[in-house]
Amino acid sequence: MLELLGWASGPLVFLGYGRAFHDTRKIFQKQLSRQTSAIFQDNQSRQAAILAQNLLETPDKFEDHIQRFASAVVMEIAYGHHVSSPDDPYLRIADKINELVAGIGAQGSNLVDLFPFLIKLPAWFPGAWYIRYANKHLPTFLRIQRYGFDEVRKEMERGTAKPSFLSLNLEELAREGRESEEEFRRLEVSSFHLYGAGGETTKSTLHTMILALLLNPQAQKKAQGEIDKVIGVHRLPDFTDREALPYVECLMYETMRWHPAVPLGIPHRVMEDDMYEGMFIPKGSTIVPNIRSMTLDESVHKNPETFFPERYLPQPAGLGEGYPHSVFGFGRRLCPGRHLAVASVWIVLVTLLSAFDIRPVKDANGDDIIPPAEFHTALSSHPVPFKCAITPRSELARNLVLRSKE
Ligand code: HEM
Repeated sequence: MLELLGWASGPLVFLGYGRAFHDTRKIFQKQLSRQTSAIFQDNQSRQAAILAQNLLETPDKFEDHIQRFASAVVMEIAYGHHVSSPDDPYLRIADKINELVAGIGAQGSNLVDLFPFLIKLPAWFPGAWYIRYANKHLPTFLRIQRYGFDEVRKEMERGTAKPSFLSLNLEELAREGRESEEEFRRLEVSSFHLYGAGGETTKSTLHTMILALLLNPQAQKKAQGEIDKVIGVHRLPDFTDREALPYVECLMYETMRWHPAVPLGIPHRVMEDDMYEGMFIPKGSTIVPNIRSMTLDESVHKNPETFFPERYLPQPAGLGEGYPHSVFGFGRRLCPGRHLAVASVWIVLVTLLSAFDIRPVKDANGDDIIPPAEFHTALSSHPVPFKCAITPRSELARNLVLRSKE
């Protein structure tokens, strides 16, 4: 289905093995390595501060605020564009992409995903709604994909471009004398793809994290206690505090394990005939990795349905289990944005915990409304919308959030 929307031969995630895959993957690995992605931490901290201020003003709209955070972080990394207002053109682009991708439903849920020959049907054919959908939206997709690329090139000519995934790569092409239409197209698509791959997944993880904090008040209190003890209550945490907060780290990974953002991963294609546990898997088969089942594997995680951040602490304080790395995929296709993603999720978690309490809202009788842990799954998985009360932990915390804008 995504192929019909023009995503067959560009975004890394859909490229089969070959030169284009290797060249494109190299760009991602280089710009998003653990070391390089650290240069984006200022952006992540600034956007987390804006998120906290938005939560003070309109806590009920927390879902919009985390969406804005996820979009703004990735757009700044991709294009060096600082999102400063709610009607920013890059945010509108992000919303449009989400709308178009959501319109095609869960991966594999369209007939054309299961029977690719259906791609050849004429648009008028009964049931071929997906061709009509693609014909209608392809020009918009291509136009918005081009927008950021053109803007950054203009800024580079004027000398006003900020360092970004795109500008750094364009500079490298020029330096190495490798500029060509093919390389420009690769960068246009790859920068745009950063949003496709990193926006919704980050938002989904943050949304699940707020639900997990709401449903697990003891874990929330324990993490707040750790922050208060290590950092005190007179400043908000920053990235330099990360190593000193082991329980917060466990809480973050437990959220990802409890309900992974991409529960069925991305399908892989088998390159050679293979045997696995007595089963023959022919070359060319499509394999759907069941990440959710891996994170709930009893042989790896004790009582896997229980939300228990301590499981990752060394024994005897915890269970000494490993972090659930499968949430970022496998082998050569392992998510190249994982360092960036974890940093985004961490800074939001630690900001929320230090400045806010997340509690249930009350019904007419004054009783807590505890939402069910239910999820919608399309390409990524999101909690079914729920309500919660997000309030500053103290007057001091409110002032710290207000001051963090300065
Ligand atoms: C919490 C957030 C995220 C989660 C849970 C996540 C998860 C995943 C998963 C499961 C895959 C499939 C790996 C496989 O096929 O084995 C993937 C691929 C990918 N991710 Fe992420 N991701 C996240 C954030 C990001 C971010 C922030 C970026 C970039 C800015 C990014 C860029 C990519 C790319 C480019 C691929 C395709 C890699 C390839 O096919 O070679 N992701 N991600």
